[in-house]
Amino acid sequence: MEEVRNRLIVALDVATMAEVRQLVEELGDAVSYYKVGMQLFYGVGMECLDYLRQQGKDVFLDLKMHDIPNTVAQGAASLTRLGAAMINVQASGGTAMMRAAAETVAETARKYNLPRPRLIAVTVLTSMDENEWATLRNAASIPDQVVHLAQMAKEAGLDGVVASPQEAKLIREACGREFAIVTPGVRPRGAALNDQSRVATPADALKAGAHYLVVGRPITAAKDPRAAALAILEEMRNAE
Ligand SMILES: O=c1ccn([C@@H]2O[C@H](COP(=O)(O)O)[C@@H](O)[C@H]2O)c(=O)[nH]1
Repeated sequence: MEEVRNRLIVALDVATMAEVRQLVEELGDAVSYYKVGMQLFYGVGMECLDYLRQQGKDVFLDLKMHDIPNTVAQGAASLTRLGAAMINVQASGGTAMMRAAAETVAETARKYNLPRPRLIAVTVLTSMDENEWATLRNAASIPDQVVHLAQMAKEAGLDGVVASPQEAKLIREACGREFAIVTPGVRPRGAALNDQSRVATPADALKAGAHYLVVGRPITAAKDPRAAALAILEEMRNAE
């Protein structure tokens, strides 16, 4: 299993490069992996990826693609060329879409002699609780749907899924040890939930089988982001 430091992904949900630079400098060598999402990528584009690469950091480019198979596959090909370590699609786009993306990512990496990014699928957003889930009129429960989408993603050739730590154990049982489970919805004991619903502590997420923990505001909005990250890393180490 990878070193704990490489399993904490800090979500850079900020709007400007000035904020990125400040956080990355403050966090220093404590953090080696960052998540770049819609706010930052749509706002500043490649500048954030170039900067993080210069700093020697890995990047999860979290754009959650969702469209017809050809469109997502071509989007995934373009993202593969950007050099992120991990990219993602929405599992609810279906098996054909996920398979097309997986094939195109592998082909593009081969063609341009690039490392193949991990391709993972978002299952059910961690902000969703049972009440909101009911409004979508899905017949399955949240855990059943998450496991079903994870099995579809595995069958389509993806490397893993994004899910709540609350479903990590079920996914691990259904999809095996090699299938990556990336969990947002991580909150140290006593931290504000913000808009998250299906949450767990860093220790509980790891014990349930999460491979990577995605943590944003508990670190980035902390008075001392480095101290907050170090406390989470310590909790992760003790949970192993
Ligand atoms: O189901 C999902 C999928 C993605 N996310 C993303 O993770 C981070 C979590 O940030 P916090 O500040 O720790 O809540 C954020 O960038 C989301 O876009 C998620 O939370 N849930």
